[in-house]
Amino acid sequence: MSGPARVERFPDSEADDDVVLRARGIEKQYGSSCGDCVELTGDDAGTNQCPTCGTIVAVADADLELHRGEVLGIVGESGSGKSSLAEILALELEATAGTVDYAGFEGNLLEADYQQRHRLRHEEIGLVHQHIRNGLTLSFTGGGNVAEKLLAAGWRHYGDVRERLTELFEATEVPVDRMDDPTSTYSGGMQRRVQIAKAIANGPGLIVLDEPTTGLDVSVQARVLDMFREIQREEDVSTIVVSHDLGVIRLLADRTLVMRHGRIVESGLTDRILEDPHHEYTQTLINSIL
Ligand SMILES: Nc1ncnc2c1ncn2[C@@H]1O[C@H](COP(=O)(O)OP(=O)(O)OP(=O)(O)O)[C@@H](O)[C@H]1O
Repeated sequence: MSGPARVERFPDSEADDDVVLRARGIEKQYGSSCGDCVELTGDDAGTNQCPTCGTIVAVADADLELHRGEVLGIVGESGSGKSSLAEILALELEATAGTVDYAGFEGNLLEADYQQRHRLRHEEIGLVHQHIRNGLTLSFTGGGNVAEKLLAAGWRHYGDVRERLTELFEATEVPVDRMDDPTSTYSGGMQRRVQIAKAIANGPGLIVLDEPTTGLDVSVQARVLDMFREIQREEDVSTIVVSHDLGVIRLLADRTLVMRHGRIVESGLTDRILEDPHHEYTQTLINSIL
């Protein structure tokens, strides 16, 4: 198999070169902003909407670190800012403020220019969208959807592309003999697997999974999560997983951030958070599933 050469992801060997991504002060506002919006919103204020000007502060003051091979969970109720934060880190959404250091990238990742973003999104960062329609073109074949990503990263030889597609379909347990069928004819679970195949196609350093079980039956959910966990371990890829479902977080995440009203209100090892939640909101969240 001959794909394009991989970029060296860890050129430095400093003490904390285990950190793949370090984000500081990530902020996303929707609205005209009166200048006081961050101060007037958040956990203490009990809202993410500025009472003065109505601006939504989807995320503010968000700091996080992601280590090599680690799975970081982001959990919280609907509207708490999980997807906004994850999409910013996956370069799908522009932040209002913040810096992201990413191993192997010079400068603030959030200030990457168009070409850099294009390369990063195709080769370095794999996003599995919450809504399948945002991640796949359903009229294309399953193979076509994944091949798009390979072609964008410079794969040209037809035989190599087919070989890589076969590998990816096998890894994600999508029947290889359905590769040339339109993705619209796949089951929900298969579509999610094709999205995962697409996300891992070019051996990314970072995968962002946004609500990976949305729209799937419980039995299918478990199989997709198991499959992902196996791939994640094998590839040792750093992963951010967003879910409102603590069951998903418990299964996948080594460490977890809890979000509420656009702020990270608690963070720590997932086991610690589940067994000994410090924040009142986390306690409520955990009690609700017990
Ligand atoms: N395009 C937009 N315009 C205005 N407000 C938006 C926009 N997108 C998101 N928001 C708001 O930003 C806040 C955070 O939304 P976000 O989707 O990040 O939350 P979430 O925790 O992922 O929610 P869910 O679990 O429902 O997907 C919400 O109040 C949402 O209404």
